[in-house]
Amino acid sequence: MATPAARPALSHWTSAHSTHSAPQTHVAHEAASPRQKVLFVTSEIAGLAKTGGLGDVARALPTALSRRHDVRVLMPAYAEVLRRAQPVRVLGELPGQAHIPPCRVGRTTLEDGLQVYLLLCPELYQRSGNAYLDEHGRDWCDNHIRFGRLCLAAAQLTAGPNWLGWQPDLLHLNDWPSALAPCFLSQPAPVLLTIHNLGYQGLFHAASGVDLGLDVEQPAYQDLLHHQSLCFLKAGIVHADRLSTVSQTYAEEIVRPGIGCGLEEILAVRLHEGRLTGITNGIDPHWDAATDPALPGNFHPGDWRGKALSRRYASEKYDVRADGPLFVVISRLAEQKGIDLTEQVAGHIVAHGGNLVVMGQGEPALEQRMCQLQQRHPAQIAVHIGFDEIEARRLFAGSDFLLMPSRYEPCGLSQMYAQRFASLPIARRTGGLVDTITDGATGFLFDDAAAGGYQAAIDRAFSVYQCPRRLRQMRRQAMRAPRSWHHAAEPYHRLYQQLLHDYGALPVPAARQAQA
Ligand SMILES: Nc1ncnc2c1ncn2[C@@H]1O[C@H](COP(=O)(O)OP(=O)(O)O[C@H]2O[C@H](CO)[C@@H](O)[C@H](O)[C@H]2O)[C@@H](O)[C@H]1O
Repeated sequence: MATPAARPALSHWTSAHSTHSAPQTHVAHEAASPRQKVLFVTSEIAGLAKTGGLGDVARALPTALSRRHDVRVLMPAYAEVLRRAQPVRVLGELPGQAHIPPCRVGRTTLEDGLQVYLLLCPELYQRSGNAYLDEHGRDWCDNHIRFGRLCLAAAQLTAGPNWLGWQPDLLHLNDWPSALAPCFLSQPAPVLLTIHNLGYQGLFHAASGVDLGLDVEQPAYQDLLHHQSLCFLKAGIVHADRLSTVSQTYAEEIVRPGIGCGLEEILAVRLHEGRLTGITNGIDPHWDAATDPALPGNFHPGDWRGKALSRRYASEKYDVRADGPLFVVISRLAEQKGIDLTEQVAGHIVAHGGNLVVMGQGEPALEQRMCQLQQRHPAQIAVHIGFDEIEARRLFAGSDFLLMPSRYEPCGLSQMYAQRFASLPIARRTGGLVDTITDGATGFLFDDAAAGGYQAAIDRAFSVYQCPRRLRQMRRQAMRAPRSWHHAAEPYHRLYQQLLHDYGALPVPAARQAQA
């Protein structure tokens, strides 16, 4: 690994009143090993705590990368994590800083051998609700402390405390909950930030930095502000050595107003510096209709009987008609996902003999509107408000079409799961949906976030449904389309190599020079 030379330490941000004393002791690197030690920092991981696609990626990508590198995951020990992850071995303790409390670090090993470091801090993480929201669906009011704790821990572990017996060569951060970590590093370290969704930025009152021990009087603190708020994501965009997004098309889109969510200018700077890359997500190889034990029947292109069994299961379980195509929505119910557009076309689907099952949870107003939709068409529309991974798999398998009219979509995984289970996605031509769906071959794409084009794409799907030969052909193509993480991880490997190679050799980014 190149010597980190040019990068200024950010510890000068830490307020003089801070109680921070990050462990400094280094553990010797395994000189001969070509495997890099990677600390992969995330706020969720499928199997322990998942609210959406980040959880899937955080489970599958480190596992795929483990073939080439020593990847360990760091995440908070929410109550549900501790229920599922046993045994947890306590390794040591990390000091707090300002209002960030001290915490212990435990370790658990997942069934495939992936090691996960858990932040044990009951006052921050052991609560009802999910990773980000309380049981009423409101943001936890101390989320800046909760995820400030995660960021600080990532930086402290990067310094390699003695009790850890391991020191990462690079930090791989994911989305806003870990994006502030570079601001806590007491010494330089290579940092990659992967942006899964720019729409969630981690915005807090401008003075919140005081609670985190950041010196808000320093001119450099201004770099962390976005519209007069402390912005975790912007901190990562400015201070990570390299950025990636989860598809190539999204990487091109986010430097433009609108999809850039107000951060497009700084992202354009990073792109211009050659530090922003798009890497399209893959899916876990376990998504296989031929072997998935959760399905009412297994199937493959030579034998569709399991698909028919799954379709029958869906109509019985959700009490919709057994005839006509089955459309499904499996999604967080959020504005991003274009749920209101599906509301507008639902009557059209029903009028043409289709059925619709919605499985989702999220914004209370959208949940309510989906329930009203079911009341309007009880024989053909069913709505399940909740999060159920097993039922989601069965619905992907039992459905004919997946509706995904996203206003923007960094990559999207649901469309790939649907394809793998021979359900054809009907999706907007945006972000990763462009990179993963071939219109007319592995799904259907439409342009504008408006009911007209969406309805026309649905009509094309109805036509294909009427023609069994064409339907089978598209299903076969769709099942072959998604890349598994075994392939999709390769560009991350190359990015790690580049990051480590150029670390210390490239000029300091403009944003950093300004604060140095
Ligand atoms: N009610 C429910 N019950 C069961 N399962 C449900 C569910 N609602 C959603 N899911 C599951 O959650 C995941 C959603 O992943 P997506 O990638 O489609 O979207 P998300 O916006 O959460 O992810 C963000 O991060 C990912 C990962 O990078 C990007 O692909 C994406 O574009 C970006 O918005 C899928 O596994 C889906 O099946």
